[in-house]
Amino acid sequence: MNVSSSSAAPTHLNASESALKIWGGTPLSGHVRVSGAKNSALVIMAGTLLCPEPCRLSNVPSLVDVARMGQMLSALGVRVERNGDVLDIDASHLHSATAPYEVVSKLRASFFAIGPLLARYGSAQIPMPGGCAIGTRPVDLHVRGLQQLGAHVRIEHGIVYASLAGRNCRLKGARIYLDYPSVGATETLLMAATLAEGETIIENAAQEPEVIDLANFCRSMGARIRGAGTKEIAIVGTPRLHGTEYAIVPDRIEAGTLLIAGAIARSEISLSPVVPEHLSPVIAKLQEVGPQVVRDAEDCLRVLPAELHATDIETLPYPGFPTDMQAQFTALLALAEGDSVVTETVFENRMGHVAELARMGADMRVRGRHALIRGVPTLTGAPVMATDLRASAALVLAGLAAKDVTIVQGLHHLDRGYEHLDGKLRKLGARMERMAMAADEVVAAVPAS
Ligand SMILES: CC(=O)N[C@H]1[C@@H](OP(=O)(O)OP(=O)(O)OC[C@H]2O[C@@H](n3ccc(=O)[nH]c3=O)[C@H](O)[C@@H]2O)O[C@H](CO)[C@@H](O)[C@@H]1O
Ligand SMILES: C=C(OP(=O)(O)O)C(=O)O
Repeated sequence: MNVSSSSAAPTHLNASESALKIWGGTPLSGHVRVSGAKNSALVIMAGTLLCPEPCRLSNVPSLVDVARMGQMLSALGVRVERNGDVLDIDASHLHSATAPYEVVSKLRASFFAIGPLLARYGSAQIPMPGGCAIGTRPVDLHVRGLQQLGAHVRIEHGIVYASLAGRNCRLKGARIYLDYPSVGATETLLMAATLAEGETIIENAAQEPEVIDLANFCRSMGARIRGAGTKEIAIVGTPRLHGTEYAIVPDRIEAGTLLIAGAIARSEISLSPVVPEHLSPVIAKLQEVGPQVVRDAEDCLRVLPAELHATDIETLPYPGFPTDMQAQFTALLALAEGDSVVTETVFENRMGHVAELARMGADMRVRGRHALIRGVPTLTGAPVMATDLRASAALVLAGLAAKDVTIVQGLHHLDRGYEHLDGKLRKLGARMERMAMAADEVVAAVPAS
């Protein structure tokens, strides 16, 4: 059994830097590089558990979440080594199929290890990832799907125990209909099915680009998968997969966040690499609000400055408008002339940024699943608290446009999922710096430039 410590931790993060001070109103310009997709990297890291040979992943973003996933793999006995944006992962030997609670409780994606662990080793014990700031996020669809593939699954004392009937048993292919096109459940079942006996069909599957990326990664290890990116995915199981080298797709959510940075700062900026098709719903809505998005090259987008006008958005599974862009878009609509309605249908509690944006002078309130917004001409800087990952990005975006100083607290959310967002925005001309804040300073008003 082989264990080695993970060196996947991001290098730019400093635990003492707990708040971001932003001097708003500075125009942005120039070009910015988009990192690899967090949600692809995390699930593909889990996917390496399927493989008894070393895998090399490139374009892996440097994020707290990626470091945590590395810690979880290390705790199972996997060797994880980071060199720049490359992760070398060797899951040839495991000494445990039990994921540690300390990591799983902080990282939703670590639960996705259940499928590959079960398929390759015949058992997995993973703590329930639990609820979080954006909703209850149960795992019933993962569990039911694994049961349909022949696994015994029970939940006891907050731990999901999954196992196969006999020592040399494999999962058995099945036709699985998902009540909801859950991204995580689709990914769990897709991974599990790659090593099952026979064919698995996942109906009403999630169509997100990260599901396609995972399927491409599995295919590069020899898996037989058709239909990823459509509502029906077919997987023909194989007894063994082989090692591979794979590059993570660009992060469409980071790219969308940067497009909104340009739009909210009424500036022209360009970004690459991106897969423009992955951003279709975001670009369509942005253009409806005003700023036009030009394709400079196959993988490069430029956003042009424009007046902002109200619009309505509703989050939906892909190819609908992504819930992971809702908070950032809400920040933009705070400054769009007229009345907008933002409807969140994917998660039941993803409006934490609304009250914080209101502190900055936004005229918006939450009514059930909706944020009702009346655009204001200006926001004013204020101390604000991030409630979750995308809320933190929304507050940084609002700070770019606000008069005077905004102090965004709760940066651990931001660092979970954005590779050095503040550094990238600074490179575009934004004025912001990290500052240490003692507990008793949190939410103290500091509105002076
Ligand atoms: C690490 C990762 O990839 N995270 C993404 C993934 O999360 P995640 O995979 O958790 O999101 P899901 O698509 O599974 O969740 C969507 C909805 O389905 C519900 N649900 C899900 C599973 C289940 O077993 N039962 C159930 O009821 C959830 O509570 C939620 O209301 O997709 C979300 C939707 O695009 C994104 O916002 C997250 O950024
Ligand atoms: C909700 C998100 O991530 P996670 O599923 O890891 O919580 C997100 O990326 O916006």
